[in-house]
Amino acid sequence: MASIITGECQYFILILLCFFAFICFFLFFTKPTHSVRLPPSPPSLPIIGHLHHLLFFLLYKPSLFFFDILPLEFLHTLSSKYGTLLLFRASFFPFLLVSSASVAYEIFTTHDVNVSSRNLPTNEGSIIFDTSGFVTAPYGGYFKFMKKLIVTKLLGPNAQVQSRSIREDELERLRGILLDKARKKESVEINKEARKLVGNIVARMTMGRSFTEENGDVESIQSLVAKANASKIKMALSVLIFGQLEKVGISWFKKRTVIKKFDKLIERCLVEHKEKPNKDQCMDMMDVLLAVSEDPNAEYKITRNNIKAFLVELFFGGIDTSVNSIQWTMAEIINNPIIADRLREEIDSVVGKSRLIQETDLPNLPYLQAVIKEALRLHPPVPIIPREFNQGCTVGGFFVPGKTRLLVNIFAVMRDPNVWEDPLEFKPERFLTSLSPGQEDERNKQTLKYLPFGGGRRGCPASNLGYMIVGTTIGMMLQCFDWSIKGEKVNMDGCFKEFTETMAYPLTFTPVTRISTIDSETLHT
Ligand code: HEM
Repeated sequence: MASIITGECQYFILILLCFFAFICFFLFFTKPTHSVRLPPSPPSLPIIGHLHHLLFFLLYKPSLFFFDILPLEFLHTLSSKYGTLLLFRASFFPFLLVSSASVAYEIFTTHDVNVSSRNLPTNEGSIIFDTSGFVTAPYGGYFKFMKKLIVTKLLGPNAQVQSRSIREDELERLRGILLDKARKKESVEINKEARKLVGNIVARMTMGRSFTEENGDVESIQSLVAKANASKIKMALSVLIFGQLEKVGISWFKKRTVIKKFDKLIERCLVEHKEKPNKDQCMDMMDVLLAVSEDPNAEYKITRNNIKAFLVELFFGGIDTSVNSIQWTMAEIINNPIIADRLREEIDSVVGKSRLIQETDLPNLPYLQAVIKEALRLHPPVPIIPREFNQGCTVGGFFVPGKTRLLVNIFAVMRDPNVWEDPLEFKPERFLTSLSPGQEDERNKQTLKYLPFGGGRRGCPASNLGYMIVGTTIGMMLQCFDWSIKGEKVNMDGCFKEFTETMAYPLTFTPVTRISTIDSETLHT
């Protein structure tokens, strides 16, 4: 008998015994800390924690496709049953789910630094979910250096003025496409056209290239972004599950062709940028990043992988979010003809009909701004913000242990009936009330209950750019077109796809030309 139990078997039995000993220890000998008051928690089971709630939810709603709708519906069910501040556990990982505006306010004011890391799964050596990424970087030297670079140079005031002509070109290109569709009486799926617009803007601002069909290389960026987008959730899961295998030398994730192609393409752009003459003229983000990486006096030495990961993150972070905002805002406007009329009146009186709306008009169009803000309140493209508590602290009167993952449900926060009047109604007027200079506290509170771009140090660094892209696109579509849709109203059902909240039934309409005589000579004068 003894000869049957080989050396390998003995090891296996030993590992099993250790595992069971650990579980027994965990179950019977670790005592909950009674001295601290933990946040409310639904009933849990040993080892799996609260995962059975997820299973029951799926049993009740088997028709819902797991990742398309699950996170918001599931989190909403949890918080309406057990409370807006909730501690739950998925296996050994504790999570704090926040769905109330007052607690979100407390977190982003009192505990901002403490929650300024995300601790997302990462994967060394891949350009997506890479350990050298900015979005995944912990709050530390690299993050602080890059944030400063983004705010001052990459997306700073000068860079925004310099890149304005790119956004104007692309807006004009979209106007041309819509005019052509109007002439042919063809319908437009607005998210597809908006994706080309925003994709081109981001590609030209970052790498000096667009997605135009003449250029084979660039076309491949577009298809790669689309493919990578379509499998973002699978990739995140791959990192969580297969990332562990990579640590013991089994490579799976790196082999995915879409990532390899992305990497190759960005590498080629980097080489071209390095070799191009007149580097100081018309610098795009890649030029700035390369210059910083070669600067011996730079406060932080950024690597080639840092650059690649950051650029990929801008594609992922910038395109879907802006496209979804454009789509939701248009849907709300089409469903509210009185709002559409008021918007047109404002645009006609401020911009007129002889030139196209431009970014510098936006500050003079308060109603347009209010409509976009209201659409972002009801339909934040990133409905859940993931962070982590670095250290234990008190939130809402309860103790939250260090290393607890934080999920701020900004979708729920921006519909919280305790702070928003008629929270489910589309009322842009709520953003038109101006506060007098003495009301700083009130202003801060209002800012922190309105979180479509997240909050605190880790909030979206491109919120201005986002507002400009969405503002001018919506403005152009109102200024130059009417729209006809099939049926009376747009179906406003949403679904969760590729980490963003999008329309379950993509918005399709036929544009009807309102102003076609804008002369290209006087377009932006
Ligand atoms: C309407 C458009 C947009 C919306 C609603 C939006 C929303 C968000 C949100 C909610 C976050 C997470 C913030 C947090 O954790 O508190 C975020 C982060 C980020 N966004 Fe945006 N975003 C938009 C456009 C853009 C654009 C155009 C870019 C760049 C091209 C961009 C780049 C980023 C980056 C790099 C981060 C990570 C910041 C960090 O980890 O510190 N976003 N965005």
